Amino acid sequence: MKKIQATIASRNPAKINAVSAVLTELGLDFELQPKDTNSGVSAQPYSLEETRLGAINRSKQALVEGTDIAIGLEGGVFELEGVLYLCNWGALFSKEGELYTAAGAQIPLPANIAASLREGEELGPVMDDYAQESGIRKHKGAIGILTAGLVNRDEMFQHVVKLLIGQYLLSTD
Ligand SMILES: O=P(O)(O)OP(=O)(O)OP(=O)(O)OC[C@H]1O[C@@H](n2cnc3c(O)ncnc32)[C@H](O)[C@@H]1O
Ligand SMILES: [Mg+2]
Repeated sequence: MKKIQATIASRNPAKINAVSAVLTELGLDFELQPKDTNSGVSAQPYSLEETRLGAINRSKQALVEGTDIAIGLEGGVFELEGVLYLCNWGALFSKEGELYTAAGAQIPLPANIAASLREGEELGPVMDDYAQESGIRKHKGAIGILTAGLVNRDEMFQHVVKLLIGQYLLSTD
């Protein structure tokens, strides 16, 4: 089988590692290139719609000459019955012009973190402050902190990537 040329629309290691781990686990022969993209939405997406759109915009931009599949992953938050939830979306855009989308884990944010976000702060720095660590968004993520390390951000994104690649492989069967 021909080597799959994949791009991931971010330089965040949590996202790069997630795609790399899934393609490796599937035993696929691949080359993965990180690509800087503009999500086209706010730095802190504030609804399911905006988070999903960020993932889609990233995947479309990451599909360059020679790419077979381009993956965009986006983290965001949304309000549900007075609770602010973390959400995660992914999109895969193929060279055939097909778009696949999928969502990942959603988990409520503690009230004090939610309050900072409602004031316009971004989750990344707010989480670092909360946990007294730095660069949380690049590894364990908010979800790692909020689950006592049971589910880290790259692992959570692996699930999203599987949902995307699974749909793609089904369509190319
Ligand atoms: O470099 P990029 O790919 O943009 O990676 P990012 O960490 O900024 O991730 P997103 O843009 O997808 O996430 C949107 C915002 O939410 C923050 N964020 C999302 N999920 C997070 C998580 O699990 N832990 C910490 N911050 C998170 C992130 O820092 C951004 O401010
Ligand atoms: Mg970002």
